[in-house]
Amino acid sequence: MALRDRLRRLVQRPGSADLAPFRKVVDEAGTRESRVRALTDAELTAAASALRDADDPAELCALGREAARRTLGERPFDVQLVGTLALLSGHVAEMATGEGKTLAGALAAAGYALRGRRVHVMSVNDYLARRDAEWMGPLYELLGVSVGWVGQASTPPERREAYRADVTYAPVSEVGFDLLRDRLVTDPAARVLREPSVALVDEADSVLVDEAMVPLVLAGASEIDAAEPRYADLARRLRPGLHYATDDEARNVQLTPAGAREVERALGVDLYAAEHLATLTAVNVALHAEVLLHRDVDYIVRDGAVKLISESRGRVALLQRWPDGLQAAVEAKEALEASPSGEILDSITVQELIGRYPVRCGMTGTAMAVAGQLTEFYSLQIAVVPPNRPCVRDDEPDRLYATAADKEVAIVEEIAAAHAEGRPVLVGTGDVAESERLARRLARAGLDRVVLNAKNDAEEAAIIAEAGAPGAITVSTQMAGRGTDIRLGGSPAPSAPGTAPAEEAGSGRDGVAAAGGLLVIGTGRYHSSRLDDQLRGRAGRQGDPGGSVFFTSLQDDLVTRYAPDEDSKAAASPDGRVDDKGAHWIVGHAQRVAEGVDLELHRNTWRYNHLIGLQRREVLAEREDVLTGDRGDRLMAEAVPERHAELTKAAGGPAVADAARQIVLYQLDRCWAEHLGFLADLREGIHLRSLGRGLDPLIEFNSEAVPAGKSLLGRARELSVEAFTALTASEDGIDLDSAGLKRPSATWTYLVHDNPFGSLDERALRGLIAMFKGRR
Ligand SMILES: Nc1ncnc2c1ncn2[C@@H]1O[C@H](COP(=O)(O)OP(=O)(O)OP(=O)(O)O)[C@@H](O)[C@H]1O
Repeated sequence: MALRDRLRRLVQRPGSADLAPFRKVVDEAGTRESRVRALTDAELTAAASALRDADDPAELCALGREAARRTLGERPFDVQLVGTLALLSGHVAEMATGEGKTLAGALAAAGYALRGRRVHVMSVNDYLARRDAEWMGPLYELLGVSVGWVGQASTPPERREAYRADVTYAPVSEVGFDLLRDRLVTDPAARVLREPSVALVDEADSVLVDEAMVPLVLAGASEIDAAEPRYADLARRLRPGLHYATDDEARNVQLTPAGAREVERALGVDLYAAEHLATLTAVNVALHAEVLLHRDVDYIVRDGAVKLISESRGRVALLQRWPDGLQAAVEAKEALEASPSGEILDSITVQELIGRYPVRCGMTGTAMAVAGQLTEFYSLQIAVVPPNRPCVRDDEPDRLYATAADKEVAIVEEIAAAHAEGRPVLVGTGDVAESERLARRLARAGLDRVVLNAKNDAEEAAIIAEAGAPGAITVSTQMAGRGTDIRLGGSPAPSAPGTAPAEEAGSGRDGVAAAGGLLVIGTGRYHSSRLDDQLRGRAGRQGDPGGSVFFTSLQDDLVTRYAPDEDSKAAASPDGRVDDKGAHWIVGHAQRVAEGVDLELHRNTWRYNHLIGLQRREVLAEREDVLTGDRGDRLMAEAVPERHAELTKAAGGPAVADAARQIVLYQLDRCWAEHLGFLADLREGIHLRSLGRGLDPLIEFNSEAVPAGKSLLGRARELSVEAFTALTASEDGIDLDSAGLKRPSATWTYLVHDNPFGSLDERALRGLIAMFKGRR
């Protein structure tokens, strides 16, 4: 290894990429600027398309910079081009808030497209996908690259069209849902997606790490699947303490040995025998519905139906159902008519979705803190791109209070003081409830404020863009208005399309800058320091003045949950403030434990999903052969040659081949959905069963899931042969109804954000906290 390389390795942070080669290319691009400026638009487009045959990143940078200058009125800074090159090398570019990632990403997407690849720019919501695609549209056009966007409301033809473009902007969840729907088509022409090529992920850390294990689910309404009322009745009869126990946070309920005996007596079964797994699941689900889900807190009953209240959002969640029989159990508890059951047809995690792309890259303001995970789960390196202008934000140390009440008083005082000086304040809260509590306090103090709670992305973007206006007070949960630039003094007047945007907002800016710029206040540390940094990053963009401070208390959820046994004897001053180093250490410690727990949960979920992913791949490979080839027909001809010949004689070869295809596809999809249901039950019950036998739950899970998966294809074939044999044919063709194929009458998609079965995680959580304590 050359000495230079060795030195570089010494100074470079692990997991980070060397920027030197990128800087060289950017310098080279700089020397070409005057030549490129002299090109007409048509010449520029031609020069860009010539890149399709030449690997010339410096030329790409030079042309891209000129195209951005002409179309957007923004000349990309050198550091932005460094970011572009890092993305083109398949890295995650870490660039601070407001450094212009949208533009750096668009140039990279154009670069990939000009190399002949199709790019999906994955954003976190509809609003940002559309905004970025439209904003960058003229830039792409001048470079001769086509662009499209997909949103929740896009129709299948619109989606197909958008994915046909060289570059497609879409929320990551929509791409996942399209993939799931495409997997179930019975006609290849109905697919909307094409082969995955390049994934460029915006907010890479939150998508690839925080949301990596969130399942995207495709469910289908088929039969009405009512929960048996006897389980609901039984659950109602059981007595707390005696028959079941809940944990402190009431997120987990378990039968006690006495409860298990009672259930066994009532039902007359051995609850923990493998063949009664379904009964055990039904009892657990009924108990969960009875004890943990409360009417008017977790759900409401409206028009004879159960409607969920999403805890984090405080509104009735549309089209959302609890998974895995819980919906039916709550309906049984409320003695309501059962709604069509949502059978899970397939699901995919964000991690698996991204893993399908041969080329992955991404950008975010906060990546280094998860460098290890980006390498472990995605083999990604991080390019830490320095800011264009140094950050001068003043990040104050935490202000710690003994009690939550003292903390809240201090927060309101701090906001009032900043406001009195005309300084805008952005307050980041933990959840909607906290935002609303704070808003009430501010109202009592006579302070005008705006509250955002991640309900409407477009509206919130418009509001948060004004968070830098003189004296503005904006209270926001962590997710609200993300991806929106906060300019000091407020947002500039909108400029006509195609012209340069107005410079920094007028008169208000100087006053706000003199008052210290935007002040960001955190009402408590998040469960990861990365989220803290994201909040801080909203102030001090592009070298602006700004400040940030977190208010914490020893009663914060983070502390009571993750460092419950750490006792602080520190004395508080009369206003409740605690300066003791040890007490501050507790808060930091709780956050480190929380980060460790999240990582372990990620790994654990990944381990369970890994096997399912392998099995899915096998089933999908078979499905693809059936869908696009003659595999279905051949299978039937081999299994029941006489029947095959008879049908062919009656209806003709093509009709028989088509019927065979439809039948095998149907049975494969059915068996897969059933297998997923089985795995979900298995996983739910596995902890109890493995605890009883002292086995590792994952090994126990795999030992049952593997053989079940192995028998899946054989079973689908058997069922197909049965259905094929039962077909009736006439001169009019084959009557497929005679094969009993009933595909779901409707499908819908959802994200499982709030897992109502908190049990696994909670149990794991307690174990993990103990483990981390042991390590100290
Ligand atoms: N080269 C440039 N010259 C002038 N302005 C620029 C340049 N690049 C970006 N900007 C402006 O900087 C602002 C921030 O850009 P952008 O929203 O892409 O930042 P970001 O890095 O994505 O921030 P966030 O982390 O909030 O998503 C935008 O208003 C954009 O128009």
